[in-house]
Amino acid sequence: MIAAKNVFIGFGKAAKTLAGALASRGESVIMIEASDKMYGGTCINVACIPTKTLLTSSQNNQLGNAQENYLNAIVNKNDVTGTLRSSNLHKIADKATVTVLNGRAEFEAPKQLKVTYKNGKTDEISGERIFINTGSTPIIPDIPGLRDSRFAKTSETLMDQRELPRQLVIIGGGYIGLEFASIYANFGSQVTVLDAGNKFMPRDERELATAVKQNMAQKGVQFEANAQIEKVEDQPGEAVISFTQNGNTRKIAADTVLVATGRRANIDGLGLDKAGVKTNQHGIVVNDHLQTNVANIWAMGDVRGGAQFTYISLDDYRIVLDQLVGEGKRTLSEQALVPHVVFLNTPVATIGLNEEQAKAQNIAYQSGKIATATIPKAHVLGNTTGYLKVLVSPETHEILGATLYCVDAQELINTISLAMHQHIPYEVLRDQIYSHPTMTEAFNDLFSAIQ
Ligand SMILES: Cc1cc2nc3c(=O)[nH]c(=O)nc-3n(C[C@H](O)[C@H](O)[C@H](O)COP(=O)(O)OP(=O)(O)OC[C@H]3O[C@@H](n4cnc5c(N)ncnc54)[C@H](O)[C@@H]3O)c2cc1C
Ligand SMILES: NC(=O)c1ccc[n+]([C@@H]2O[C@H](COP(=O)([O-])OP(=O)(O)OC[C@H]3O[C@@H](n4cnc5c(N)ncnc54)[C@H](O)[C@@H]3O)[C@@H](O)[C@H]2O)c1
Repeated sequence: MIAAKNVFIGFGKAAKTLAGALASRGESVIMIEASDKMYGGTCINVACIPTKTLLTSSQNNQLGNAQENYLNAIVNKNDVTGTLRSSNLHKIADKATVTVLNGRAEFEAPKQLKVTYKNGKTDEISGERIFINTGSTPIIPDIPGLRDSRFAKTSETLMDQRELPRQLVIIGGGYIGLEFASIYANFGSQVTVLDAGNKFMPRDERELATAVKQNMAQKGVQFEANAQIEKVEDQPGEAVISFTQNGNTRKIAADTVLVATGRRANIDGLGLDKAGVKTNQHGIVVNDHLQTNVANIWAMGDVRGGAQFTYISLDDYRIVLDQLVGEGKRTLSEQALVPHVVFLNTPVATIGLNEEQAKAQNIAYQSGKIATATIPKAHVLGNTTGYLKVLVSPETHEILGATLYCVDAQELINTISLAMHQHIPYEVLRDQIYSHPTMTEAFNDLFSAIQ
């Protein structure tokens, strides 16, 4: 039996950060991670970091042989993830009170786990507190022929494919679908996105969705809404995907099919029933402090069925740490207002209300909008696509929301988020002295445009 005060299942964002913080206080920690390719978790190994590395390479390498550019990008991506995996492992494993185990954990009782290693050997682990941070896994819809198709990939396996797809069909036009469409179209694949929904970017205002769709179409990405996939049939060298759309039956061939239809909480095989931990259709049930119904067990990150973002998992760590060593005041409610970013050639970053939502909810607002092309730095960066729009309250002058479709939007949105959280009137951002030439200085003009 190996015992520790704190036992973590899964080396995700919340776990590694909380484990580091508790170990720095001298507490004993056992970190159990199922795969030695996943130290540091999903984000750095097979999700955020590799996709953004590939996006950057795909934007930089547009000359020369497409297959060579792609292969170089995959090799570079593997270098980046390998470096981060190693530094993430050492950051935790090198602490005096930490033991990292490379095996799969399952509960045997509320304070007891079994770890099974690759060679079949097992260890019994006991923990005073147990933290579950096992992430999520792709949902593979029940479409005849899809699961067994040798051309079907998930986001993870596609990024390991060393041949550039010629014809890439992406099932699902959400975050992963659109980001991969951008990346692979840049590298030179012919990309078609099939989505079951009736709208492109359903969560966003139509003005934005139309602009993004047009821009992606110019890069050769075709988007098919209302696509009900009927079956996937393997042929020599390609799969044929049959779908119905508005009453018509259509077929499309692809040498690679990416399934990007959402992710579900990773709870299978955890033995949660043996610990008495409750789950629902989203994942592990937690209270506002991320505690499960069993007092010594917490769940953090994707596995607890909330929004699936690395920064949410990181904030989960803050909530639990505050409960363990702080005042216990931090709760899930602070995660209600967060930025969302879709990393496309021109990124889309939003926070709070958009104009359509303000109108639909009868919320009084004033808005300001400028075209990206009016920003000198956008010209310097060679990307003048898009627009920036903000909504403010006529009463409090606080910012109600922002839609930024411009180069570096993923950075700009954090300043707006800060202003919203700190209840800073928009005039402060309007009149701030910003460094030049930068994208941030566009806030001078954007907030001056409020009317
Ligand atoms: C392609 C893609 C791109 C993404 N891009 C972004 C982005 O740009 N920005 C963003 O904020 N979010 C992004 N996300 C979402 C983000 O990756 C996840 O929300 C985040 O990684 C979830 O982290 P986590 O802390 O829940 O756990 P994870 O990081 O998923 O860690 C879970 C760990 O648990 C391990 N594990 C599972 N079961 C067991 C077990 N029984 N025993 C031991 N170990 C186990 C797994 O191997 C894994 O290492 C992206 C996701 C994908 C798929
Ligand atoms: N930039 C980021 O922050 C980022 C990037 C990638 C992923 N993520 C996270 O990962 C999660 C998973 O991403 P995702 O893109 O898989 O999920 P998603 O929920 O964003 O999108 C899934 C899409 O698949 C469609 N769909 C579902 N079933 C279908 C079917 N049978 N046929 C056709 N279309 C179907 C849905 O209509 C939806 O548009 C995201 O929700 C997000 O939280 C975040």
